[in-house]
Amino acid sequence: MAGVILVFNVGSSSVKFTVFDVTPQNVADGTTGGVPDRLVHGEIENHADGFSFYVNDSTGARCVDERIVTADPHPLDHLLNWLSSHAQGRTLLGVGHRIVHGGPDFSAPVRLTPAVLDQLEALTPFAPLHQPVTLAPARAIAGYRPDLLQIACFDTAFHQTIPEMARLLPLPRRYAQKGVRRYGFHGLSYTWIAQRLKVCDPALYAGRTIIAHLGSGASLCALKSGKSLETTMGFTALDGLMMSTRSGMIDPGALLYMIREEGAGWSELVDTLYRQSGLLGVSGISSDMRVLREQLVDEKDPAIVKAISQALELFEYRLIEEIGALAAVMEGLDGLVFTAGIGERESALRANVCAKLGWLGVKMDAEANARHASVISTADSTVTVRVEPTDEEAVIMDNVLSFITRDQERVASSC
Ligand SMILES: Nc1ncnc2c1ncn2[C@@H]1O[C@H](COP(=O)(O)OP(=O)(O)O)[C@@H](O)[C@H]1O
Ligand SMILES: CC(=O)OP(=O)(O)O
Ligand SMILES: [Mg+2]
Repeated sequence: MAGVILVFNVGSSSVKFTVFDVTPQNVADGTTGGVPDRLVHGEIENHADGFSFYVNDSTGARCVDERIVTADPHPLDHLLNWLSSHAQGRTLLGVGHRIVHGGPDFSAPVRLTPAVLDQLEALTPFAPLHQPVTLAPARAIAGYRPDLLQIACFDTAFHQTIPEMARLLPLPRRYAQKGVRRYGFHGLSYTWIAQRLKVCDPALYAGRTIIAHLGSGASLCALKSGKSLETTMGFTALDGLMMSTRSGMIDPGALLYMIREEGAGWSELVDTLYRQSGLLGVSGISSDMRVLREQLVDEKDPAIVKAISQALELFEYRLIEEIGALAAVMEGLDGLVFTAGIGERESALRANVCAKLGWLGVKMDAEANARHASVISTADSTVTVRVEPTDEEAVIMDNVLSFITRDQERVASSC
C-alpha cells in the first residue's frame, strides 16, 4: 500500500496542512518510526482583507506564495482546489484533523463519521473560535468523499490525566454537570514534545517538566512522569497566559464591568477577549511579537514605546507567574521546554523569563540561547532548559496511519 496522508492543523488564525508520503515500509512498521517524507507543507493565513497562501515543497523551498485580496474569502475552497489539482495520481489514504475540543466524551483519536461530526459540532459553545474552523475541512471533504477515512485528533485528549479535583472550576456544581470544567488544550503539541523528550532527554520525560507552547495561542503544561498533571488553559482556550490577541486569565469582574457599564453582549465580549486583547490589545499596535520588537527599535513616540514595552513585559510576566504556579503544583522543577512560533524563535523572551527563574535553579547559557540550541541552560543549572520544535502534524499523521494499519489487519484477518 502506498499513497498520501493529508493532515490539517487548523488554528484560530491559520490553516496549516501537510501531505505525507506513505510507503509500504511505514505501513509495515505500523508506526512511522521516523516521520514519513513531507511532499508539501503549506499554510493559509487570514487577514482583514483576504488571505495569503503559501506552499513549501519537500525540500522546504517555497513553491506557492499568493496574497489574495477579497471581501468574500473562501480560503478552504482555494486550498482544496489546489490540492486536487496537484494530486498527480497519488492515492489519498486518509485525512487527519486537529480538532480543538473533544469535550467530556472524546479522549482518543476517532473516525469522523457524520454522527461524530455532529457531536463535535455541538461542542462549539466550549470553543467558539476554534471548533467550527477545525471541523470545516472535515465537513467539506466528507461532502465530496464520504467514503474517505477521516480521523479527528483532539487537543484536549493529552490532559485526561489531570486529577479530577483540578478539573473543577470553583462554581456551583450544576456547571460541572453541564461539562463546564477544565479540559486543557495544545495536547497534540505536548504529545510530540513528550515523545521527543522520551528519546532525547529521558530524565526530563520522567521528571517534572514545564512545556511552554508559545504560538498565537499559548499555554503551559506541567508534565510529571510523562503525563499532564496541570495546564494553564482550562474550560476554553481563553484561559491562562496572555496571548497574541487573547487576554488569558483575567479577573471575571472585568467582564461584569463590560456587561454592566458598557452593555457588552456575547459577540462583543468574544471579540474583545479573543481578538482584541493580549499583545494586540496592550500594545495597540500588533499581535505579532516580531512586529512589536522591530517597531520598538525605531519608534520615537514615547507613548507608543511605553505601550509596546508594557505589552512585551506583561507577556513575560504572566509566563513567569504561571511557571511558578506549575512548579508549585509539581513540587519542583527539573526541566523547561520552549516550543511553537514564539517559544522556538524568541531568544530575548527566553532570556528575560529564565533570568527571573534563578530561584528555581535555572541558569541560562546566553550563547546557546542566542543560536536557539536544543539545550540552552548551563551544565550546572539544576533545571535543564530546552528549545524543541513542535510537530502536531506528525502526531496526527501517526494516528491516521494507525487506523489505516488496523483496517488493513481487519481486512486481512477476515479473508
Ligand atoms: N521569528 C519570530 N520571532 C518571534 N515570534 C515569531 C517568529 N516567528 C513567528 N512568531 C510568532 O509565532 C506565532 C505563531 O506561532 P505558531 O506556533 O505558528 O502559532 P499558531 O499555530 O497558533 O498559528 C505568531 O504570533 C508570530 O508572532
Ligand atoms: C487551542 C489554541 O489556542 O490553539 P491555537 O494556538 O492554534 O489558537
Ligand atoms: Mg498552533
